[in-house]
Amino acid sequence: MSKFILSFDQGTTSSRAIVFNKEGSIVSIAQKEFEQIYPQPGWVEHNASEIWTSQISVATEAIVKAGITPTNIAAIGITNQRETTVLWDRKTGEPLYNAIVWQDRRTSGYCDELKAKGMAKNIQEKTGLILDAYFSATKIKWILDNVPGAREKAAAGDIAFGTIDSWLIWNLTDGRVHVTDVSNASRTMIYNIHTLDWDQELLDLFDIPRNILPEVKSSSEVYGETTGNVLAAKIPIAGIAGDQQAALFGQMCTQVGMVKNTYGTGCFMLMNIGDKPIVSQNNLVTTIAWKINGKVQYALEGSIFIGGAVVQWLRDGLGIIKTSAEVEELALKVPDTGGVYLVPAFAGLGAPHWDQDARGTITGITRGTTASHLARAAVESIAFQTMEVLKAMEADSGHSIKELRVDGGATANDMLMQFQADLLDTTVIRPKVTEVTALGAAYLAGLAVGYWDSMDDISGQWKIDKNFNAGKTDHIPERIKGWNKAVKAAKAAAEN
Ligand SMILES: Nc1ncnc2c1ncn2[C@@H]1O[C@H](COP(=O)(O)OP(=O)(O)O)[C@@H](O)[C@H]1O
Ligand SMILES: O=P(O)(O)OC[C@H](O)CO
Repeated sequence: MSKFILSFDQGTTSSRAIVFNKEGSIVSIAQKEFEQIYPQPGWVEHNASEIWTSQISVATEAIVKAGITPTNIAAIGITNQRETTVLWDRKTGEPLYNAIVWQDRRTSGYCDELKAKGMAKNIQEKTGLILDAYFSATKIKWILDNVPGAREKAAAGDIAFGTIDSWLIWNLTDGRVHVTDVSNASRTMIYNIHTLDWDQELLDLFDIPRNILPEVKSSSEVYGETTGNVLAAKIPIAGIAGDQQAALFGQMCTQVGMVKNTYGTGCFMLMNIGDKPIVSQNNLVTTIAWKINGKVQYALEGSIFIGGAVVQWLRDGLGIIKTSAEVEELALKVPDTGGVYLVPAFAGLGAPHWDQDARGTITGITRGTTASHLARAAVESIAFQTMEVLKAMEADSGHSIKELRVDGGATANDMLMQFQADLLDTTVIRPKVTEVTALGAAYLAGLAVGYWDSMDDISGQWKIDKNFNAGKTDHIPERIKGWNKAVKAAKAAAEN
């Protein structure tokens, strides 16, 4: 029987497993949501054990759905929500505390203190990151400082830290393999993206002992094998990448200047910038895209906290639609927003503002404003935020972006895609396979075990579903002015 690649896509709200064939087509998918834990305002946690059990159960389900057995899997690729932090006991394999999720803001006060001490520049130069609670470093420190006995155990060499990729591989290999890849390491704020090593000065700053850290590997190599009692076969685990970097790879953005934007709960835009990191002057982060065959590629990234989630708010908060998909029909009932702008700064603003105090703002409401105008303004807000990141990316990289490859749930919305193309005066390209995150991880794993021979083998598999070409651009400059004014208001919301 022919062989397949199994991809684990461990996301923020669900664990997914996808079986791919040699053509890069989906054979089967299984998905399971898991609990979001909000112990206090601004805190977000996951039960690390539930992440593991949900991931392994969807893997088993996907294999069954594909009508194959684990022995038909040539390799496993892993892609994951990034930055989310797990510390566990090396002896028992038990997590010390819930996983602290990337969205968690509990350490933002500490980050402000470090900023006030002037630490941001040094951290950015070493790690490519903006000093922020988003990244793993301060989450690791928080667990070590707050879980009784954690520091003593760490001193005894009994604690392991990992992002979700490390945690899954530890469990898949029964605690024999403790690794991560460069793309995930580059999101921790303790990894030096120039020397390609954990940075001792930053480890000292955050008081993180080196002995808890995983070994950092490339994104495409055999890290170990599953133990037979996990998936009833010894399968090589051969690809790892953070989910946004995996999507960049799955979108085949392998040349310098190529850009993808993922429109999910949030939006994440990444540009391939080649083999040299650029320090952003425009509040973007520099990250490692992947390391394959000894070669590191870097990316510029802008993260938008609220993307498709603004549509969920229309659904769950306002109740003006029943499903996310209905937003398009509602928005299309009006020709424009009637001067309404909605800035969904529900939890502050991400790139390029990084303003954690900004708050959601709606401007331009009149007696004639309807639910349709609000729906349209909400959809357009996703495109306006994307525009801000794209402009920052053009300024930092010196590349003018002529096409944008897109993926994620909200790309089903043709109105959003067309408005995005008009606003950017750029072609927006939606590929046939939009599961590019899982596909990217599958490619990384398949390349490592010779399932695919080379990049040439896979690059032809990326196919266009639909191109959205820039069209009506006459009112765009004044619309951008209106958006900018609304953003100012959102930022001013926290003043006084
Ligand atoms: N037709 C649509 N128009 C706008 N947003 C949509 C549409 N369909 C889904 N979404 C949004 O896409 C998001 C889900 O996309 P997905 O890629 O599954 O996200 P994630 O991986 O972050 O969970 C949700 O926030 C949802 O509101
Ligand atoms: O799980 P997602 O798709 O929301 O992605 C989360 C990002 O990796 C966070 O940086």
